[in-house]
Amino acid sequence: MSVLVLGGAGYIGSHAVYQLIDQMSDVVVIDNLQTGHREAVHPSAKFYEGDCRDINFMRMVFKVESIDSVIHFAANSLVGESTEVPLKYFDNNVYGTQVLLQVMQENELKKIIFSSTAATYGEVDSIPITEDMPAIPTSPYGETKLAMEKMMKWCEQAYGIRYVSLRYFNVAGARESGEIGEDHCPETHLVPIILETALGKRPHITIFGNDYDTPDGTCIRDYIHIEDLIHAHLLALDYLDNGGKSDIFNLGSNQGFSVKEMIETARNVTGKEIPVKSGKRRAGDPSILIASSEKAATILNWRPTRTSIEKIIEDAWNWHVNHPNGYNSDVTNK
Ligand SMILES: NC(=O)c1ccc[n+]([C@@H]2O[C@H](COP(=O)([O-])OP(=O)(O)OC[C@H]3O[C@@H](n4cnc5c(N)ncnc54)[C@H](O)[C@@H]3O)[C@@H](O)[C@H]2O)c1
Ligand SMILES: O=c1ccn([C@@H]2O[C@H](COP(=O)(O)OP(=O)(O)O[C@H]3O[C@H](CO)[C@H](O)[C@H](O)[C@H]3O)[C@@H](O)[C@H]2O)c(=O)[nH]1
Repeated sequence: MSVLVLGGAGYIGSHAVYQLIDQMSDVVVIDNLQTGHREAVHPSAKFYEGDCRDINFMRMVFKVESIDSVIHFAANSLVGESTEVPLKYFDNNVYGTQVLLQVMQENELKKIIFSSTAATYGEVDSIPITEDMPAIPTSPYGETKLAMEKMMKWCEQAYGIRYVSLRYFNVAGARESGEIGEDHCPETHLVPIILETALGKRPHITIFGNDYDTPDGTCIRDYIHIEDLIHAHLLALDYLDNGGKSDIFNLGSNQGFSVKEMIETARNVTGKEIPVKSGKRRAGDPSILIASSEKAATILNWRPTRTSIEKIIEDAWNWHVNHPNGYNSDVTNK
């Protein structure tokens, strides 16, 4: 029996595929490569290029493969873009999940792990954020993720499909052994942008706002190492295999770092200057997001172990130095 990794050519999905194969699972990847990279897919995984909104394609894969459980990463996930083209987000994220659940129901598949986000919470009144706080998204992106969680809740009631929804905070870093890393186009995430500046690919990094109500005026986020994040998915699969009930868990490291602290740490790790400019606030950015991951610790027995920000930046830097043009320069993988 195989695990289906939907979106397994993307940043987070590709790291899940590597860890699943490390633990000897059979893996089937579906990805339409809209933001993913064929080169990021582990050579031992079975790869189908296609769109999860295409129900005939999905039915074909489910017919050919013996799929036991699904990890669902496929989505559009840029907060800013989602405010400009919300229907693109509802179409790909919500409709894509609807088709997936339809095909799961037709094939009597009962287990799904789902990529959710801290963006489901919106502005919060207190830190750290716990799962029982109100979820009032401030972007269409967050709204689609909340809608997908609700869709799964009703599908559990009607069809018995159990789910674990993992609300990620800020995911960063790269596989420790260096084969894969983060390569988005266009890149919007802080850590790769800092490191592209260190490599000289960008003249400077712009800090989006230095007048927030934080100690140094820049936004504070909770960064979680990709390897720790993926480990939670494996534990969540075990949890469902052992009869665990559907639930929602935050995944973060329970500590916050400001944009300035991230840049300073990257200067130390890389030994590069990393020029900085001050810019305006970016629309939709909350000042502070820090997770409580106590629930994942208690129920899934998940505890992140790579919690130093140096370690996260070191592993990301290792990949960037060896792949200065992302997957495009990766001749060894082609
Ligand atoms: N990166 C983060 O910090 C972060 C934080 C919270 C949640 N998430 C969620 O984690 C998931 C993965 O994020 P990522 O950073 O790896 O993004 P990504 O864009 O690198 O990966 C998404 C993958 O899904 C594929 N895909 C998208 N739509 C598809 C479709 N209709 N059919 C088939 N394949 C499709 C893309 O080609 C890509 O390979 C997303 O659901 C995202 O919302 C990410
Ligand atoms: O060039 C840049 C890029 C980012 N930032 C700042 O760095 C922080 C982190 O920004 P990212 O874009 O890396 O991450 P976000 O916090 O905006 O969002 C990420 O984490 C969220 C959950 O916390 C969502 O899940 C979302 O999908 C995911 O991209 C923010 O304060 C942002 O304003 C800059 O100052 N300059």
